[in-house]
Amino acid sequence: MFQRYWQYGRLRFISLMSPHLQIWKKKWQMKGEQFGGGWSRGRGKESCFRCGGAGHWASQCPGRGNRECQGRTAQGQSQPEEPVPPKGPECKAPELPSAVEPLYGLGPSGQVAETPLEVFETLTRFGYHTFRPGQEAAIMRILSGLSTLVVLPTGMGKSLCYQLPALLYAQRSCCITLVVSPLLSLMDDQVSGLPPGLKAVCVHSNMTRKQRETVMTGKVQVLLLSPEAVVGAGGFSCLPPAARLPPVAFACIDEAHCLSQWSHNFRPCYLRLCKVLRERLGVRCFLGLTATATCATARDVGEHLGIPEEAIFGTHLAAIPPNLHLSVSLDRDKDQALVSLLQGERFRDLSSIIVYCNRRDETVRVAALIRTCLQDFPVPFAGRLPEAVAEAYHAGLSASERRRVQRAFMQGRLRVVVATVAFGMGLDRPDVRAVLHHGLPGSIESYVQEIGRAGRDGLPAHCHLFLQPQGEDLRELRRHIYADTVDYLTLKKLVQRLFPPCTCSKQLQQPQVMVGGEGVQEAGPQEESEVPANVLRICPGHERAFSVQQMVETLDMREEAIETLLCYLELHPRSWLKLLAPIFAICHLKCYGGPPQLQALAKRCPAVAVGLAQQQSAKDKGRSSLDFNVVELADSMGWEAALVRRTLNQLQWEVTPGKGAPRRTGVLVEFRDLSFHMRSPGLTAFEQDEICDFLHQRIQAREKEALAQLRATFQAFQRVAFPNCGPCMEHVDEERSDQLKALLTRYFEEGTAALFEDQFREESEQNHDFGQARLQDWESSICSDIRHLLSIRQEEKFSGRALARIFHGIGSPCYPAEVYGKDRRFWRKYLHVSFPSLLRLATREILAWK
Ligand SMILES: Nc1ncnc2c1ncn2[C@@H]1O[C@H](COP(=O)(O)OP(=O)(O)OP(=O)(O)O)[C@@H](O)[C@H]1O
Repeated sequence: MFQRYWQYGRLRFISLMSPHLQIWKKKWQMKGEQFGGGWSRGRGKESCFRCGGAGHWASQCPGRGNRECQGRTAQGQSQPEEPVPPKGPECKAPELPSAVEPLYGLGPSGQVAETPLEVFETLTRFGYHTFRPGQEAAIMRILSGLSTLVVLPTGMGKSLCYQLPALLYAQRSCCITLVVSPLLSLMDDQVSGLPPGLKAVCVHSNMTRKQRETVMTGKVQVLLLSPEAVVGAGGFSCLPPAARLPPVAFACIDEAHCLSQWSHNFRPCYLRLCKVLRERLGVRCFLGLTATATCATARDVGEHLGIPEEAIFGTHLAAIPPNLHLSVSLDRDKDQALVSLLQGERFRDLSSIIVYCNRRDETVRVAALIRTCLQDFPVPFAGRLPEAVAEAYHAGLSASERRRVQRAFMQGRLRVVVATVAFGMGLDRPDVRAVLHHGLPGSIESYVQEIGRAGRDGLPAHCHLFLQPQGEDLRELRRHIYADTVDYLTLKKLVQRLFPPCTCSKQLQQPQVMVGGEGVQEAGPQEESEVPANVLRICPGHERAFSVQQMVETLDMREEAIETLLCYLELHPRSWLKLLAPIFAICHLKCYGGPPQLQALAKRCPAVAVGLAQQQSAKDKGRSSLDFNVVELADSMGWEAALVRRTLNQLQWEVTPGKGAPRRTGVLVEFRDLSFHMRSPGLTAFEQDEICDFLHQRIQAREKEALAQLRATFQAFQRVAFPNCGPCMEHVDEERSDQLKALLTRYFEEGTAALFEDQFREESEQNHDFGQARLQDWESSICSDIRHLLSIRQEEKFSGRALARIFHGIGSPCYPAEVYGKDRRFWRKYLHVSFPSLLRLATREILAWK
């Protein structure tokens, strides 16, 4: 396909070449060095297609390692070629800033030095007399250039672990410390809470370029960034180029558990964070900070940071503070139980309460319920009655509404916030007196983090969790797990787009397969059966861009879910692709001078010529505008997309020597359509299947693990639960509270498997779909509803998964909750039937329907 495009484009292009073009070629030969590549090289008949030199063919070009050369190997080469040596083209990495040497050397056996006096002096300068547990060891490791992970409970002084080394490094040489933080509010807190002598700025994507440049001009020791700003997600990289930054002493990753646990489909940029920091900024030393990590999570994060287990410091949040009193009850009517509990002696007089719910609409309903039932029992705060009893808070509210609710709660004007998990991260109110869970939390980590928002002042605080005895909560939470799983067919569609076969294969004698220009891989036994032993795949990778919107619609997957899969492929040992910064890939070129202007442009600008040539409708001589994918076009020409974009942009201006400022040419060039941007090789169908299998297995494993963990969480709470909330209304049972605390502690130390394995295995064998109805009882009704839905929505091409999602009330980009949720005949109707069963039935019915 590409070959055909290229040949067609090339023919058209040659036919459009004119004397002007010859002049243009000469000019570009001169500019070649400045712009890097393009047509700057001589292309005599016997010259190398890549470097223009004589005496060798492109395949033996000594400059094959050069980036500009790579695109040309891709396709459409009309020159005859010799077999290619097995060594692949190497990407010339951008120059990294020089590394910052550690402040202190290591001892002969690699041990960290004794803490020197200047460290203690700096501690005193910061206003502290002694180190808290874990601080000194972590600080000394960072000052010795060793990556470290610190796991300490909230409020134990993790920030000092980056603040003190940042200051000492900056005092010795001109360098900077990067702090990556997940929330803007957390960054602001960090900046305002810095000790004397340390200056920091935040750089985030909400800032204009000018603001970013302004803050960068001030001399600072610490730069705070969001992970998206580092990785360049959403098309806006805020990270200044390495050349414009001072060398990085070390990178601190706050809330480092995000690297492991939350990254899947939540913030995929966390998956790539360390890689980007290493590759783009040459970071060698990492400091991870977290308050929420089991031993297993800590080990996993450690792997991302490249640190051994012995470099993990602190306690693993094993201890739930003694001032928290915990209880759990099994209640059929959770609403009634909640109201009774709030009216009981234990909670009646508490002035600041957070109630966590699993669904947004539930927060609104429960807030209304509390308002109605508790309006006659106002509780004063600081001698004043609160203005409001209860308000809802969730991510679906406007930012100003969320701010209003949070501020009212912080100032004591609101007694109860009924919220989803969106509330609380970075919440800085020490006197929250109670945290209630109106349903099973998503994980034990979430539970511990959420109850940890109560009683930070050390005074007694109460936490209660309502469970539904039949595991109805499990259904709700399982929905979130199924929301992000993907069919094999969808994966195949994705993989086919990412790695379309290309023409870069060469017949050679070596039994090696090289993919993506990332290195040479020995062909495995499977590959040998499919790819002849003497075939060398010499595809250096093609630059590609896929519209985010289009991908989301075609695959019916959220953008984050697609991005996560792309990250998996990049991080695979075989580096299947290399992600590049997102790009606006569709070029809209409009000539206000009409068709003659466009034709004239085509004669002097090869990108426009090829763009015209590649479009059938270009035959239409009357056109004055052109839309094309600039990355695709650049790849077909063997150019870098950045160069083509620059060339196109320049068409808008003309500079006449001696005539002052540049003038507009009447050409408008706009770039639209935010796109995933990457370099990926062309692969055979067999290799594509291999990738599909890898992704599918990974997704399946994740789904299985998430389901097992959910089930284990339910069982853990069930074990310490009272049969109803009655015994928890007047006072807390300290024995059960301690039992639950011990359970949580064991979980953080030993992980899910060690804690629940035997009982879990036994019970799951007996009752696989706990909390779900038997399929047989509902099968005929489900089938009839599926057929009904298919008949009234004949225009839709439903997949089995899409139908199962509708019956479980899971929205997706093509079947959004806002539209499908309105039809109560189907939406969430079979939440009580297991998702895999619904999926099977729906697929069967769709096939029968067709
Ligand atoms: N060595 C120390 N001696 C005394 N106080 C300290 C010491 N280190 C930190 N602190 C104080 O402990 C408090 C909490 O510190 P910090 O905010 O760094 O905690 P944290 O662990 O980062 O908490 P969070 O998880 O909420 O971000 C601060 O008021 C800080 O001044």
